[in-house]
Amino acid sequence: MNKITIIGAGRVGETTAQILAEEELCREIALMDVREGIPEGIALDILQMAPFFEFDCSINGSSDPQILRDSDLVIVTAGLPRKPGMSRSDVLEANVRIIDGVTDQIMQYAPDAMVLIVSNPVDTLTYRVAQRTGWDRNRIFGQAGVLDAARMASFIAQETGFSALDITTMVLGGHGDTMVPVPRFCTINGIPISHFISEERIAAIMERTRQGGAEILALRKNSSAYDAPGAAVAAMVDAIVNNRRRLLSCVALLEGEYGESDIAMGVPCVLGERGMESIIELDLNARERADFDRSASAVRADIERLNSLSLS
Ligand SMILES: NC(=O)C1=CN([C@@H]2O[C@H](COP(=O)(O)OP(=O)(O)OC[C@H]3O[C@@H](n4cnc5c(N)ncnc54)[C@H](O)[C@@H]3O)[C@@H](O)[C@H]2O)C=CC1
Ligand SMILES: O=C([O-])CC(=O)C(=O)O
Repeated sequence: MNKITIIGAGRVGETTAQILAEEELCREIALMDVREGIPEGIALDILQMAPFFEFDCSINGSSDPQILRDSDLVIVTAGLPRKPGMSRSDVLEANVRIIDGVTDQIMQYAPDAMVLIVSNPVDTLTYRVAQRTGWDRNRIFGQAGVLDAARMASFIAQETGFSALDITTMVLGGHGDTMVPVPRFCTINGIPISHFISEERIAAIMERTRQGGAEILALRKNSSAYDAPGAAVAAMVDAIVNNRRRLLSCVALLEGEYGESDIAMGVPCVLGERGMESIIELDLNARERADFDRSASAVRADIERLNSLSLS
């Protein structure tokens, strides 16, 4: 991939840019932010890491949306993070206004790009970008489940003492309190986690996963998480850039899959050079299905709130 632009040079945007550079996932990284000077400063700072990490891609920053030109992929991290005590949905109204403006800039300057949404509430904003652009759904997707699955994997690693490298996890649904960790699809080197962890402890890990973002927010106080989120975004970029066709939980626009349409939420997807290439439909059992439906209802409530706002 030649050029990736990150819109929103805040904490998540900066961390993502750093990892993309360190891993040399493209030849050109651009950072865009409304705060003048900040994207330029961050770009310079990261560039000066090059001798240590041995990368030679270019990194530039600007407040001018023209920096979007020729982007193959645009990552959207612009918008307010929630504060302690808030849900991600509480920043919907503020962030949809930001995302609408950003979407228009992408359509104007990078009409052929793929778009990866990170800003919260990520399911509803991914839906909004898909609606506003009208682009094919393979080009518009969001990050949630990769991070939530990594959180769950790290909790399982702590619980069992096994390496996180051997742990595979799956988290579906909306990126909120109703997200759906699916222990039936969680294994340690192919062995179901129920072989190692009691039902009661699995339930506790599922709940800690659902509250994973809030736990960090409560501890960091002035900031929500950004280190693991940046790494999660970079893992998705790596899958696309290297056409790995990885099976990852991504926020995707549903067109009948899982019995849902006119909604975006976390489902297992194939991620490759064409972006969100396909959705894998799993046979959920009754309990998983009920949890998935409950999560869909929560996302739908946000979409309804979005539709009731007077937006241009
Ligand atoms: N999907 C996920 O898993 C995660 C999502 N997030 C979300 O990502 C977003 C960013 O979080 P942070 O980086 O911590 O926030 P931050 O406040 O550090 O950064 C946000 C940046 O967006 C910029 N911005 C605002 N309006 C803009 C516009 N119109 N154009 C360009 N830039 C604009 C701000 O100036 C700021 O630099 C939040 O909505 C947060 O909730 C954060 C972590 C994980
Ligand atoms: O908790 C938040 O608001 C940020 C986020 O989405 C996460 O870290 O999962």
